[in-house]
Amino acid sequence: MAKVAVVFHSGYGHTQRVAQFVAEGAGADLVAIDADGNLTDAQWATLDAADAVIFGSPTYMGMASWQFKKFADATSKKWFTGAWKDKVAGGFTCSASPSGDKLSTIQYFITLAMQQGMIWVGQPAMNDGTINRIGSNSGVMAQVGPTSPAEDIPQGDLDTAKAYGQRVTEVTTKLRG
Ligand SMILES: Cc1cc2nc3c(=O)[nH]c(=O)nc-3n(C[C@H](O)[C@H](O)[C@H](O)COP(=O)(O)O)c2cc1C
Repeated sequence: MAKVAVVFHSGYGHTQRVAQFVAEGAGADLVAIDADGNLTDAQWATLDAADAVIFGSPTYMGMASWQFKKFADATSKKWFTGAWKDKVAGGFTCSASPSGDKLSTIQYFITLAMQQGMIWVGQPAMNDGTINRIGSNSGVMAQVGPTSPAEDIPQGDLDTAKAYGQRVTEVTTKLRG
């Protein structure tokens, strides 16, 4: 069975809810970056042991949160040794506006994955108005208004997240042979 981890930051719980659905679909461990942008040694060990790592962050000012970026900078230690080379990678983000520049966040995840020599999995589900309603094929995008609680994230966005997690695990299992 492929080992998958979802590493994410969430300031106010919205991205955390999306992360929970990605993890459920993937059968993944959830690894939460704390409010200072840090992981414990045990959390790093979970990522090191994973065959696939899925990145998640809210979009803040058109980019991943600074806490996620601090985590990303800390992965430079993995880059030095090639420790994450050939792991499968994926990503998701949540923001308040319909666009909100979420693509910048996903594209940053892709760049991070490429720097680490990882293998990116896109989001192939068609936009049917509910599933993949935002129409992102680069990764999962969820959206809910700025004053809405995480419980108001549309079910279609959460179903998209769950299906994406499942796909990452399926692709990882195929690659592992
Ligand atoms: C500092 C800050 C910057 C934000 N920038 C954006 C943005 O660029 N685009 C957008 O659509 N929403 C933006 N938002 C709204 C958040 O992306 C949105 O509320 C998201 O669901 C928060 O996720 P979280 O609860 O996991 O932190 C911003 C919110 C904060 C606090």
